[in-house]
Amino acid sequence: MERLTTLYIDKESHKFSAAHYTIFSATERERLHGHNYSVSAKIVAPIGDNGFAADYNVYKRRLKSLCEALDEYTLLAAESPYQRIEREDACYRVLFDSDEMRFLASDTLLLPIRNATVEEFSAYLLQQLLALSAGDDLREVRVCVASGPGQKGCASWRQVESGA
Ligand SMILES: Nc1nc2c(c(=O)[nH]1)N=C([C@H](O)[C@H](O)COP(=O)(O)OP(=O)(O)OP(=O)(O)O)CN2
Repeated sequence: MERLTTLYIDKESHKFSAAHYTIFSATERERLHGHNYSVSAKIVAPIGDNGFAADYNVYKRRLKSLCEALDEYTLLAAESPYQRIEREDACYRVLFDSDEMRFLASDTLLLPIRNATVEEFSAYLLQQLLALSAGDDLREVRVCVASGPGQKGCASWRQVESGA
């Protein structure tokens, strides 16, 4: 019978600092502010004959690179139903309710998410990690993003059972 193991990757160095605002409705949003986000992961994989599963160092490096890609940016939800984002010279012009905001494009990332929340950041990072891990023999992956101690969102993927 196949044996599975669960690896947890919860490193202090897996973090990014970013500015964002959560959108609550068509008319309500937070003011722009920042967090030091922490990223952790759970990986379920088969244990081989020599007592070794997926090399966690591989996933540590991938998570680190994903964190670095978001670090020190303003993160905007490009797929929010409540805001419109246009490129205007060196800036992004964002229209939300009666607000008109401009962000320097080189300091800003437009992410394919519906809100700049921990639930959407974790889903985005999960997709990115799965793309980097294509071909790996994994059964489950969960990525969590915490905006501070005691508050986080997690997104999970599970391999579809075959041949039922
Ligand atoms: N479901 C979600 N709810 C909220 C999110 C989120 O990502 N998903 N995010 C926020 C805020 O952006 C963020 O948490 C700021 O909240 P705030 O309470 O002002 O400050 P802290 O995070 O620092 O929390 P403390 O408990 O005050 O330390 C809100 N909701």
